[in-house]
Amino acid sequence: MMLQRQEMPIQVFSEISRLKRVILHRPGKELENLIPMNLERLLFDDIPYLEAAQAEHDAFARVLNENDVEVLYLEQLVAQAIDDAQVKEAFIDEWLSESGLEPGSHYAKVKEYLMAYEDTFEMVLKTMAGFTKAEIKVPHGNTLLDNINKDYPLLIDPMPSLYFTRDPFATIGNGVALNYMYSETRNRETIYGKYLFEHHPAFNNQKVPLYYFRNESTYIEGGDILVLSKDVLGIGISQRTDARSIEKIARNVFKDTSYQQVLAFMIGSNRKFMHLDTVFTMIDHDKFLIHPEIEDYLKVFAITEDGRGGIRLEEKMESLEHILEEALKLENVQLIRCGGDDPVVSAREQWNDGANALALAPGELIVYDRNIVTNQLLEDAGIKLHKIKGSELVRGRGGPRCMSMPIYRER
Ligand SMILES: NC(=O)NCCC[C@H](N)C(=O)O
Repeated sequence: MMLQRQEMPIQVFSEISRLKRVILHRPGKELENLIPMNLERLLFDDIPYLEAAQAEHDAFARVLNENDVEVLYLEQLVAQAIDDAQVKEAFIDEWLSESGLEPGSHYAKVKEYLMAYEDTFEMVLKTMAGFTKAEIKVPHGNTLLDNINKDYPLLIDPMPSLYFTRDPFATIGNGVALNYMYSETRNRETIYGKYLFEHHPAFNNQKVPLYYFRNESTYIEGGDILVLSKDVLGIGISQRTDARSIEKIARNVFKDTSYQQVLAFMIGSNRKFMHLDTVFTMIDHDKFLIHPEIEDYLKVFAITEDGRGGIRLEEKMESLEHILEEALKLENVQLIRCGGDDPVVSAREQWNDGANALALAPGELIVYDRNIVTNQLLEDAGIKLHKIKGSELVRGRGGPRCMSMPIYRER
C-alpha cells in the first residue's frame, strides 16, 4: 500500500489546468449488495457486473497514470487516516450511528466484527460493502421495524455510489467542501471525507480549510461545484444542491479565499440531470460542453460580495456565452452541444454521461467511448480525447468527471 506521509497540499483553482493528483475509489463489493429492492433508494438504475466494472475502472486509472496523474484511492487513504486505535473506534462508532441500526445487539455484533479486522484497509472496504443479515447471525427481532423489513436481506446498506468520488467532498482552491448530501445513502459517504481530512497525516499537517460541513441542514454535492477559475466558482441549483447552500458556501469562500464570484446555474430538479456536471463541463480555456436540453430554461445568478460583509445577487439575462465571457474575462466562448442538434442523440448521450468530461489539461479530456456523436464534435473542435469503456460504470449514472476528485492541478 502506498503511504502518503508527506504533506499533501490541495491546489485546485481550475477545472482544466494540468491535473497532477486525483482521488478515485475502485468499485468494490458494495456493488454486489445491490438488489432490485434497494436500487432506487441507493440511486442506481441497474446492477453492474463487478469484475467488468473493476476492469473498466482500472483502465480509467491507467489512462490517468499514463498521463502523469498520481492516482490515490479513497479506501487506502481512509485506512491510513484511521490507523490509530482510538481514531479507528471513533470512525466505526460514527459509521454505525449512521448505518440505520439502533444501539442493541446487532450494533454490538457489527462493531465487534469490524474491530476484529487486523487489516484496516479490508475493514474500510467492509464498511463500504455493507452487511447482509446472514453474515451477522443475530436472532430475528420482533419490533415493528423488524417485521416490516423481514423480507429485506440486508442489515446495513452498501454505498454503491462511492466510486463517484466527485460528490461527497469537493476541492476548491486550497480547501474542501465537506458536503451534506441530498440522500441518506450518499450522506454516509461523507464520513470517509471527514476522517480523511481530519486525520490523515498528509492533510492534517496543513489543516485543511473547510468551506462546507457535513452537519449543515441544506444539501450540496460536489458534482454541482465547478472551479471555473481562480476567482469564479460555478455551482448548480439542482436536485442535489439547494439554493441556500450556495449562499452559505459563497459567504465562506468570500471570507476565506480569493474567490470573488459564484455563478449559480439553475438547472431544475431532475434525476437525469442530477448535478451541474451531468449537463455542463468546462473543457478548454474558452470551450464548454453543454447538454442542449437545459439551454431552454437555464437561469444564471451572479453572487458577489456587497462590500459590507453581505452578498449581492443579480440574475444574468445575457446569453450563456456572454455570461461566461464576462465572468472569465474571455473574448469568445464556444459551447459544444452534447449529441449535436439531434434531440434523440443528445438525450441518449447525456444519459450516458456524454457531457461529463474530465479535463487532464486545457483541451484534453477523458470521456466514455460510447458517446460517438459528442466525441466526434469534440474532436472536430480540436479537443484531444482519451476514450475509455464504461458499459458497467455508466449504470451508476456518472462519467469520468463524476468518478474523480482532483486534489492538485497546476496553476
Ligand atoms: N457528479 C455526478 O453526477 N455523479 C454521479 C452520481 C451518481 C450516483 N448514482 C447518484 O445518483 O448520486
